[in-house]
Amino acid sequence: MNTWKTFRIIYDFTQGCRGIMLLSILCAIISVVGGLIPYWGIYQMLLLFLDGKPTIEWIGLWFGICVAGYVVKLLFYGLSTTLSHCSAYQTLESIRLAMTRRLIKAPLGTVLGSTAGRLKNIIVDRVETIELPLAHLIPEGISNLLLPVAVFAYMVYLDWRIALASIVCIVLGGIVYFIMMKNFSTQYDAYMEASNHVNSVMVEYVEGVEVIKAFNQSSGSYEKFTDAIGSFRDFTLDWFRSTWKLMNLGGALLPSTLLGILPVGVLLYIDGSLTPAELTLCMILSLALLAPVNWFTVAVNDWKSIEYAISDANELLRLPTLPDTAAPVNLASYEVRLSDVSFRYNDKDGNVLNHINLTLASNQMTALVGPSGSGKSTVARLIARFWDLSAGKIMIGGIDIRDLPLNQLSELISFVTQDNFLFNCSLLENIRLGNPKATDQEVYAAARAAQCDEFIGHLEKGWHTMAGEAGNKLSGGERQRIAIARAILKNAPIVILDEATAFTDPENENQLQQSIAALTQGKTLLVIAHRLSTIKDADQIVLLNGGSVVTKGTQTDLLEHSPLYRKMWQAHIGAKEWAAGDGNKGGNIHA
Ligand SMILES: Nc1ncnc2c1ncn2[C@@H]1O[C@H](COP(=O)(O)OP(=O)(O)OP(=O)(O)O)[C@@H](O)[C@H]1O
Repeated sequence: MNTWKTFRIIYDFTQGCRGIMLLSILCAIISVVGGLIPYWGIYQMLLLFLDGKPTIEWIGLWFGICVAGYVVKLLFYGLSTTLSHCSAYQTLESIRLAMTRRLIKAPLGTVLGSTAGRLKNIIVDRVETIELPLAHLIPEGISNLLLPVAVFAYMVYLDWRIALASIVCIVLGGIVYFIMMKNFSTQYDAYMEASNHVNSVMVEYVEGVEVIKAFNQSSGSYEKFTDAIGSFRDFTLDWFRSTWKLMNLGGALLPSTLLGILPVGVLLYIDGSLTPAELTLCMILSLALLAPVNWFTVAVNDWKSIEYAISDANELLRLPTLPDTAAPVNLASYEVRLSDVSFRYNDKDGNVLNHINLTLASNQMTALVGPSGSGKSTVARLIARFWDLSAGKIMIGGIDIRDLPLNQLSELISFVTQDNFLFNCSLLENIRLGNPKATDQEVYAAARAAQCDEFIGHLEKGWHTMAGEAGNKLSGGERQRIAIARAILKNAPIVILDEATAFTDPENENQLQQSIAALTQGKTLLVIAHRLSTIKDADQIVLLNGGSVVTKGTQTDLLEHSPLYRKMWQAHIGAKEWAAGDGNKGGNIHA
């Protein structure tokens, strides 16, 4: 991303607080003018001494003017940075809110496709780096640019030759830095890549620490971690070594303004072009150039990291969104119909669903079964419109789900999966998420129906236990029952259970089945389960394979007509008996 585009995007972000920013810039300019006054005052005092008329009154007056100028500089600098920080944080807030709004409107699949670490990095850390240009680079940059320009203009007014002499070393230092930075963009890209690699290895190491310990891989993984850090160190050192000579030369030349001013100034003084007071003033002013010039050398580096931040933020803010519609629709029924549905996640991998035709009748249970990767979860996600279809349509009560407002669709469907995320609030509030308007009594009733009350009662702080605190104490089955309680409270007419009982152990199975029965009564129910015994009584079982419907019917129909289903059922029964330690490996096909 080039500098102009970055500026343009930052400018767009500042909408809403441009007035404050302008005021901040104005204060920065007044601060620069105030900062020049002491130099002017010192010059006047010098004149008084050189003219031999340094009275206490005049010295006092000019000293007072110097102090006043300095106070104006400090005061307006403070005001400028206060205002720029206010506008910067206001802008960051609006960027972050825009990002979260965008995430909600983007296809859920796109959001789930990004790692939480990356999203957090962009929304929290990267956006924070935009604070630097907004709160510092713009107001300070303006004052740091104006001060040298004003000083240079004044020196030109005194004598153009002394003005040029004052910037000789700055120009030479600038040329050296320019040569040093000719590959800066490429090297900075490589630096960011190396830094991202270290980050991802670090995150992987921390997130996978349980597996690493369990499989005694600590030395191997640690090696990968130390290798990444080692190569990052080598990269940064190589980069430093390739630049340090020029960096030091530039760093030595840049602040040596006196090297230019002294010889030229003395010559101009000798030929009578400059008075001693003017020469002294030029030397003092040339020292005033140093801080801004140094500031610019640091700002170049900062600007590069800002370009990255803006580019990432911009990418997130431009995520494609699902087309939405505003007007809620009256539905005749909650029957879900998939009509000739095909879908691909991406062009590279091709279709994962092909021409699916399927009806989930109101008040009935439909089960989706099939080998791993056959497309079961994809069908479920498409009904909830996590993605839009590649072809065909999905209707609820005869209405295409793309014609339903996203809010209405979300109210129509309860989606329970095996990944039951608990927010870091109390268990009571976690269940209430299903219906934020529910009273405590309604939450307790849903939790009782989902068989949660018993285990919650055993926790020290009961309902008010924070999910984070309870996290390690809750089993997979208990977390699932909390998710089911949430869905019971939501009371949506369509319920999708995607491997919602996957974590159940035999002791919990009965309780979980009871909670599911409470959730699904009278609903349009779609169940995906590998454990076929849990769906054997479904009104309709749909067998998927390779993204296509192989057959549909009841368990009896499928056992009779489908060799694939028979094989899956036998494997399931065999596994159950094996788990139960039953010696009869043959099993009863109608168990
Ligand atoms: N986010 C994704 N991006 C790209 N491909 C995906 C994505 N999610 C799933 N797939 C692919 O789509 C196909 C169907 O996956 P899906 O999860 O729907 O199968 P499934 O039948 O539910 O599998 P399982 O029983 O193992 O959960 C698989 O080949 C899978 O690799």
